[in-house]
Amino acid sequence: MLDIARVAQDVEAREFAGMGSLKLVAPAKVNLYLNVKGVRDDGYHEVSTTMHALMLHDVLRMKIIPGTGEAVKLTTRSFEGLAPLDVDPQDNIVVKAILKLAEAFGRTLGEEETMRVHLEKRIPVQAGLGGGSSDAAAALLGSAVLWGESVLDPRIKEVAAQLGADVVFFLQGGCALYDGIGENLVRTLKPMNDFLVLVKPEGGVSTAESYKKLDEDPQPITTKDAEAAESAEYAMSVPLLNNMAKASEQLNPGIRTVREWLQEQPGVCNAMMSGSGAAVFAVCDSFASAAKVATDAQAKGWWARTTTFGPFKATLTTNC
Ligand SMILES: C[C@@](CO)(OP(=O)(O)O)[C@H](O)COP(=O)(O)OP(=O)(O)OC[C@H]1O[C@@H](n2ccc(N)nc2=O)[C@H](O)[C@@H]1O
Ligand SMILES: Nc1ncnc2c1ncn2[C@@H]1O[C@H](COP(=O)(O)OP(=O)(O)O)[C@@H](O)[C@H]1O
Repeated sequence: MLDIARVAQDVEAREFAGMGSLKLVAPAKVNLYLNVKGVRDDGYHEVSTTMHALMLHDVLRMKIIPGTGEAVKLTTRSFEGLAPLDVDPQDNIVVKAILKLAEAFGRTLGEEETMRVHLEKRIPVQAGLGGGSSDAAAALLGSAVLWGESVLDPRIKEVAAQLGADVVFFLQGGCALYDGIGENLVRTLKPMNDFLVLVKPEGGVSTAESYKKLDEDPQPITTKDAEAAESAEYAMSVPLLNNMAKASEQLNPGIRTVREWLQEQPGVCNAMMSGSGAAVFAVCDSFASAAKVATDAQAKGWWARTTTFGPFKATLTTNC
């Protein structure tokens, strides 16, 4: 079975060999600080949040092929113990991103040209790690490059903000404080490079459901704590706070089990759920501690990975 998967993967990768193909990386994130406030008229919530990019990443391969009638032809493959992505191509945020940017740039896809994309998933879904949002940011950059546009074109950021609250962050990356619905950059912080472990219990959490649950029982963060988080200049000085944690733990009790287990493990400095969950991250004192915690978490049947914080963002790595 594994051999079959490897051969299939080679076939997909071979399709992108040679001139005119791009390889992009789409990093995951965690929220060091997430303060959800009131609801706006459009149903979105005002937030104040500090996000930090991680080394863990998805990979996108992109190229333009002669028109097949389809605007975008997307294939996906999941790696490292992740289930296949259960999202129809037309609902995949990568396809939505390309269609929206094509519209903004006045390009017609399908007849003369089709955007061919292969997405390799390593970031789990419904984890609060921003995988879909990061894939969308990478797809915007890749499309712009393939269409001969500048990656600094302001329409890219405008489209990013229309696709989802977190997409803009992945164009900036590193560590940064956002407000609005999460799309408005307040300022950047100096990133850290510590080791962490990501652990996800069985099942996920729908972001929309978690916001709804939080409305039933709001968990205000004190002004003092908010000020401490929002005035930090270094990622390492941001206090870990997330007022969605209770709502998400009610929706998926496995999150609490994972968090409490992580908090007891040797070498773990601090552990907290990321975003709306269901992944919990544990900042560790060394690579050895992080690796041991990840191995022990996997032995308990949870998805777990060791990774590092870093100055990463959605990035074009090679013209392959
Ligand atoms: C909670 C956070 C924290 O970073 O991340 P995740 O846990 O999803 O990674 C974000 O606010 C998620 O951002 P993102 O995942 O881009 O959300 P979107 O696709 O824009 O919205 C999904 C749904 O979440 C709700 N939503 C999202 C953002 C926001 N500020 N208020 C909301 O109420 C809305 O119900 C919306 O329909
Ligand atoms: N490229 C994609 N990768 C992951 N999820 C996607 C993608 N495109 C659409 N989705 C849908 O978007 C939802 C949210 O994306 P996800 O990566 O799970 O973000 P988060 O865990 O940060 O909330 C997924 O549950 C899935 O249904």
